[in-house]
Amino acid sequence: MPATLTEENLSISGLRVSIGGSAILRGIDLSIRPQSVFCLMGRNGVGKSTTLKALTGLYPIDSGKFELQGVDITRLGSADRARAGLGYVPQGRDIFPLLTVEENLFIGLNARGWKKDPAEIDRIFTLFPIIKEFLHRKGGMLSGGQQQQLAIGRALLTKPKLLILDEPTEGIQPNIIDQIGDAIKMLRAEGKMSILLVEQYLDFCKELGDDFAILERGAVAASGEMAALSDDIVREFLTV
Ligand SMILES: Nc1ncnc2c1ncn2[C@@H]1O[C@H](COP(=O)(O)OP(=O)(O)OP(=O)(O)O)[C@@H](O)[C@H]1O
Repeated sequence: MPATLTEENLSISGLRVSIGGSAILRGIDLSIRPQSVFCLMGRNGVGKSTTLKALTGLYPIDSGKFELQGVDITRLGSADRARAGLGYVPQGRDIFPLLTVEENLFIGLNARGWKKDPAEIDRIFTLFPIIKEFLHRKGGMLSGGQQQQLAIGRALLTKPKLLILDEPTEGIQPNIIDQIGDAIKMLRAEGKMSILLVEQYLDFCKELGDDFAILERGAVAASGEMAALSDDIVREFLTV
């Protein structure tokens, strides 16, 4: 299907998801601008990860529509959504502990029969030098932060139009959080993709995000440009 001209990288409209008969997402609308970093925020259990899993095709939806750069991807399976341009780094990162860093890095490409692009691989080594340095170590030997970098590198190799990160800073030491933040800034500056960041670390969102939406009980409670994220909104919807 040809892409239509659109001002959006991603649009989610009217997303409803139920799990075990309970309504978890109750009609979510989100719009992500091209070449932007969008932060999806909210307290524990409000539906952030469920939104990402519905978007990537891992959870079935009751209703709603996903458009990636004007192309309707709602009816595609997970693998075809990845092919269409969704690069997903799940919470917990899903690194295979007994495979080497190199095997982990290329597993997605190999499984899909996609070619390796040497320029892209070099770019990932530049973004995250630790991947190159530890290429022949087992994935399970890396620290949590290093695994996060590897998982982001793996997603980038698929050249996504939208890179989706679920809590990349969770349980990670500050210096690696800084490196991941720098990588996100560099990716945005390159202008090839937008980034959808689910994150509870407020300062990280404020520093990197162009726009935000806050979920509360499966619905969007507040949204706008990051500059408009006021202390009142933070107190009402984010402070625990
Ligand atoms: N597979 C599942 N089975 C049962 N309940 C689920 C499942 N996935 C999500 N839920 C429920 O849906 C709600 C939203 O969960 P979700 O993981 O999307 O929240 P979240 O905002 O990402 O929070 P967290 O920051 O804790 O990950 C929660 O009440 C959760 O218990």
